[in-house]
Amino acid sequence: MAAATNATVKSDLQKKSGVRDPAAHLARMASLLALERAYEIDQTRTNIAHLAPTSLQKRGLCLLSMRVTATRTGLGGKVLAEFERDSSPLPPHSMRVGDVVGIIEGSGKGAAKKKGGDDGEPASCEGVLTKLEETRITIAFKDDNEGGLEGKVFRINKLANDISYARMSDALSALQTHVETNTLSPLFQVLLEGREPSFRAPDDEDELQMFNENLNDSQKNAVVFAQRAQECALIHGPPGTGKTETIVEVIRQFVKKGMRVLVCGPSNISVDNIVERLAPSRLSLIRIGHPARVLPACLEATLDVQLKTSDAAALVLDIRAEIDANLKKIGKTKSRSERKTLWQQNRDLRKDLKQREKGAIRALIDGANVVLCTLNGAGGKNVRFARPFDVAVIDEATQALEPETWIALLQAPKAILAGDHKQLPPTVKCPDATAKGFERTVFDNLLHNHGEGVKVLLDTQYRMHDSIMNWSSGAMYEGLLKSHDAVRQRLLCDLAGIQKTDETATSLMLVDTAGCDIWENVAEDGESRYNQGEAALVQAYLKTLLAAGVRAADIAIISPYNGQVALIKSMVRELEGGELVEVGSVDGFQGREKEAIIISLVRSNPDANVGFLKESRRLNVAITRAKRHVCLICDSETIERGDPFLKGIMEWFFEHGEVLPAQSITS
Ligand SMILES: Nc1ncnc2c1ncn2[C@@H]1O[C@H](COP(=O)(O)OP(=O)(O)OP(=O)(O)O)[C@@H](O)[C@H]1O
Repeated sequence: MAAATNATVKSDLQKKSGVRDPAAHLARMASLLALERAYEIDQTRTNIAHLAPTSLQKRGLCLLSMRVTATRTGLGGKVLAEFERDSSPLPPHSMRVGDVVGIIEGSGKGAAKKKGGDDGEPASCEGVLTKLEETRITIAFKDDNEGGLEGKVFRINKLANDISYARMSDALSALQTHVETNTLSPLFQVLLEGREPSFRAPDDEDELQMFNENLNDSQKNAVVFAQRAQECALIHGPPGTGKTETIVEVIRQFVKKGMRVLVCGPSNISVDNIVERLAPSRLSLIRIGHPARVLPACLEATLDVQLKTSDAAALVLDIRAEIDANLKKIGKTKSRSERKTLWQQNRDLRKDLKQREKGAIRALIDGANVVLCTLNGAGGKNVRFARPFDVAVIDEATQALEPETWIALLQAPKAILAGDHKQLPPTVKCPDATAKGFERTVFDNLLHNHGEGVKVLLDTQYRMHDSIMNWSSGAMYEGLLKSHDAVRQRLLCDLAGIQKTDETATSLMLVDTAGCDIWENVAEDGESRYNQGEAALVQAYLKTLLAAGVRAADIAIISPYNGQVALIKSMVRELEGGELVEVGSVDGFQGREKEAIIISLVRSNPDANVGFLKESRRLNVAITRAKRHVCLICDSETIERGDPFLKGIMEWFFEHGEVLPAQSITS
């Protein structure tokens, strides 16, 4: 009877909050995750299995004829191998530090088409790329490769990363089990079952003494809100409103209360941003993550570095030296049996090394008040089996996939999520999964299900000129934002060394190509677009800014279309000093800022077809990257007719900015 009553209450709650049946919701998430995974495997497999290694190399996914020139032992007993090819610079490639790679013995040149990879011959060995130099790359392997690597020739393939999918999938399974056994924590009852989030009543304790006295009222309010939340709270931080600054204070206040905090973000850079700002506070903190993926400035805080300097370090140093000495001997000896014995010795030594390091790692992680890692990193053994956490703080939560966020949320009974759902959502590669809503985040769901009461807004921005901010505030944030006095009226011409010109004395500039016969084109890949005429205007406008004294490093050019980014990159490189001007996609520029931003919108056609420019969050990100100046280069006729939101942008620029007809610009 009691169970029936509980069930009725639950279903009422679910109806009220619009939450679906949690089991069905999790099953749906699992199927979307599988779709995304299948899509990525398919892309990798298509690349790896259907292309000859030379074509793969041309696409930057493979490096051929790489010879191992040295091996040594790194932390965790990992084998670090250096690969070079005749000391000549590596060909252009898309591999980055932190990528998972597979090595396959043989040069690969002229190898059979299907050799190597997912459904061809398996990679000899998988590792993580830890260092990238002009002529050399270093890869970390878990164990010795039987027979050794030195002197042999390999090709190196970039691989899809399985671990992140496995961890998301594990998190979903763990939650399904909690649903089935009726053991969801109050936090997950809020997140999945529609239970209303609760907040402690304000009391004297909430008159918190802030560590950072410079926080503005909305930031202080957010800190107090986070302390009062019993299960969860959202901190909504529009562009430049000091989200990271606020999170740092939230964490310090939790620690002051004796709480143990897990801090996560979807990317390494989002975690390192917090590590950098938290480090001066001298909290006992530890950053978990492969040192290859961590910002150099944050290395001191990493587990690996702390492990080197801890008491346990001395215990493992001699074992490491012994392993390295054996490796040298293996390289020199001609006797097969001696080599075999040495390999066996090294295997035993590595086991011992791992065991000792395990104890030291546990002591370091359990001793820290604040543990920081990516959301995915929170699924590793080091976090899952650590001393329990009291709260999880997640930055950039609006850039994280739902199952990815669950990984970290499973580690604590309370969660604070910060982000801005009015900027771009997480990247989903599979179009089908996107269409089915895989971009929706935990932050979105909480807001949708529980309304504004679960959220606090940071309302003062420290980045943009007022007229840039006012467009964004009105179009995206219900007019609730304001500018801090220090930035409100800042123009380019107020910077030292910059002349006052029509361009530098305005914060908004529209270069209008309407009626100029400047049309868009479809790029070779059949998907992306470019606009040659706009690219020429970008170049001309850039020259004008540089001539007025604006530093190249203070300017960025962004476009929603990769085809246009590539075209502009090649044109800008030709300009003197142009290499210091950053050129990138809007999506790649989220989270960044520059004094001046030039945006090329590309679309210009008689049908007023504006494609994915309609996504208001993309234009919001583009325009709010600028501190003092935004120059929008576009065809106002196409843009205005294409979509009401875009029409609003045009109207704003016409009303509040300067307008320069494209004809008046000469390159
Ligand atoms: N209370 C404050 N007083 C003065 N400056 C501040 C304050 N809060 C934040 N700032 C400054 O504003 C800038 C943006 O802050 P922060 O990086 O924390 O913002 P964010 O919201 O995380 O940024 P993003 O829009 O990139 O997500 C920084 O230069 C920071 O020092």
